[in-house]
Amino acid sequence: MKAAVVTDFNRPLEIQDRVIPLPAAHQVLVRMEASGLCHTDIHAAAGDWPVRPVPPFVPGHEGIGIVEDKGEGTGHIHVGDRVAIAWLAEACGHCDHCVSGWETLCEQQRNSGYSVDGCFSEYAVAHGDYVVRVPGVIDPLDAAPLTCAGVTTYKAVKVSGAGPGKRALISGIGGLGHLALQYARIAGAETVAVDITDDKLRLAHELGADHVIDARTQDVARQVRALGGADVAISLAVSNASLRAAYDALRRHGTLVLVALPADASLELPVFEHVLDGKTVTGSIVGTRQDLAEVFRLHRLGRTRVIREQRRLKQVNESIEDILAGRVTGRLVFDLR
Ligand SMILES: NC(=O)c1ccc[n+]([C@@H]2O[C@H](COP(=O)([O-])OP(=O)(O)OC[C@H]3O[C@@H](n4cnc5c(N)ncnc54)[C@H](O)[C@@H]3O)[C@@H](O)[C@H]2O)c1
Ligand SMILES: [Zn+2]
Ligand SMILES: [Zn+2]
Repeated sequence: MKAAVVTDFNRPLEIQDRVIPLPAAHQVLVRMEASGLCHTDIHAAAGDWPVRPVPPFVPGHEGIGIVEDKGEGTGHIHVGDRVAIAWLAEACGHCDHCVSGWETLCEQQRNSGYSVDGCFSEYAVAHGDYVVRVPGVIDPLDAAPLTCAGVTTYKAVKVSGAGPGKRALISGIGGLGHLALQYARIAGAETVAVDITDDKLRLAHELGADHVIDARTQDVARQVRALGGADVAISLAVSNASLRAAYDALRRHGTLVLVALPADASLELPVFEHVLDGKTVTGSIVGTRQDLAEVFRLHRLGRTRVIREQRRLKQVNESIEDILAGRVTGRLVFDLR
């Protein structure tokens, strides 16, 4: 099989021929159909986070494919099922986080395309308990972006408390942001979209954002405060400066949900203002298997639109360049069929 492999940080990925893996007990072998390119894969290939993956590794955690073989202990999955392989490759299943609906915080978790080989390949093995079934009517090229960009922002919107009567700032209308905007609207919030490229600002309008702000030319915090301030802000831009702007845009009692992970980012809190304004800053990491099932259900009902550009796996390096240069609108998805 062909796989795109990170052989060392900050080097182009190599397309290699690899042996198709055999599913061990509790594993399924998936013939990949589609795999989304998340900005996290770019961080992984650059090794720019405090916890680094160990090369050589195969990135990719928005993998959709068909189960072709399976090991023992996978009775609930059948050969021929279409499944999603997400960031949470597996968790321990018995710690307090796992048993209380917070498996995404399990300290024993392994992550697809980071600590275990991911989905930038024609086949992948995955833990049968952690793949999520994809409803048959969903196009695999749409299902891929939902598997990280979708579930992560769906969860972040839940965590934020966005709802009717609330004003939600979505900072960054990229792969994640274009879906966050839709989930915030589904939740009933008034939405403010922010980005720095014309295409993404246009997309925000098209997707029904109530207000659109160009961070290149406008003072985001001032503009949002002029509207009355944000009750919730969801930070999805790979930009350190955007974190400050999102925090400063909050109104009293507002909540900032940190999702994007720019390298070396930090946010210094002005304690006096933070206390007197009763603000909250929280983090949100992907979503559970149940959240992903809900995301697929919403999509099947026609409530969300996945904006995507499809390419071949051999275009992986130019694809990364294009994302970094802001030339991809929505999500870039590799068609692996
Ligand atoms: N917490 C999680 O669970 C989780 C999950 C997936 C991805 N992520 C992280 O989220 C981030 C975004 O991922 P993505 O795949 O959507 O990336 P992306 O590159 O598709 O989107 C980022 C967007 O931010 C915009 N942007 C850049 N600077 C900006 C600024 N100053 N103000 C407003 N917008 C700006 C870009 O134009 C782009 O549209 C990455 O750091 C990724 O690693 C986190
Ligand atoms: Zn991701
Ligand atoms: Zn656990």
